[in-house]
Amino acid sequence: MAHWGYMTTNGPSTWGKDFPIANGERQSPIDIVTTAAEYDSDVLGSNALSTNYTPESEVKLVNNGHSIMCQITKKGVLTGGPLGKDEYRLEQFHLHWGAEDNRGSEHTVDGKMYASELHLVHWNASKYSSFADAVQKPDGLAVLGIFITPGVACNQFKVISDNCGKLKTSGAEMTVDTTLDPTLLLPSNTSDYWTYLGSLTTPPLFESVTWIVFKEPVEYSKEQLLALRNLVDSDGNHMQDNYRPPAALKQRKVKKTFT
Ligand SMILES: NS(=O)(=O)c1ccc(C(=O)NCc2ccccc2F)cc1
Ligand SMILES: [Zn+2]
Repeated sequence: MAHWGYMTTNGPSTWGKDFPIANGERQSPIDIVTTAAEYDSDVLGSNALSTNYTPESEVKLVNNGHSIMCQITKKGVLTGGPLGKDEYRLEQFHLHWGAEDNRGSEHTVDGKMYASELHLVHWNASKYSSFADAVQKPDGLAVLGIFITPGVACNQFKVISDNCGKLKTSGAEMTVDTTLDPTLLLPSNTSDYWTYLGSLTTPPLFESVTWIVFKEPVEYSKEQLLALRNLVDSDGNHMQDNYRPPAALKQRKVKKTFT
């Protein structure tokens, strides 16, 4: 099986061959049609979404061939909102981006694409014993989606963007001796978001993700975005345009927490 990727020969339009769930009922990402999203006070209003992350004392970065990923070692908890009382444990975060600023995000808002999208990946530690156990369960994962737009530099992201040059090739890993507080990667407004039931956006595309996509984007500098585009993927090409286009909404409703 040719390894999946984002080129014409192994990209999103070919994934259905090896991963038939690619055409499933709850695939991600989606285009968020803001006028169709439903404000749902009871489910969402009752208990606000809350994050309780422990800052990492060192930063473990991996070029996994299709993104740059930061592995989380400290206890970080996401709960509330659509997650109810279940506590979801932060496992890793990674990004998707374009070759240019006009594209790169996976979710779109009324057809608008952002330059990049940051994903904080969590698994349901209230119900399952590990990420691998949770990853195939319908309520196994929760991913926070943060849109990235070009602007001022994000200081907390510097440890990643400043080290991309040392993670050029696929499989490269490094540990940076500096702290990182995942809370500081979030937008200032974490009350306004869209949420819906979806999937992993890369193979194996498991339909196990409660998506929470914040309305407010975060700014990264041009240099920080360029650093991502200089990474090299598992085929030795520049890691760029590593985003899946929106999938069909099918019989789903997108909820929103703001009017
Ligand atoms: N872009 S995203 O939707 O946020 C996303 C998040 C996590 C994964 C992942 O963990 N894949 C590897 C993997 C490991 C173990 C078991 C199954 C897996 F898919 C893939 C996509
Ligand atoms: Zn992702």
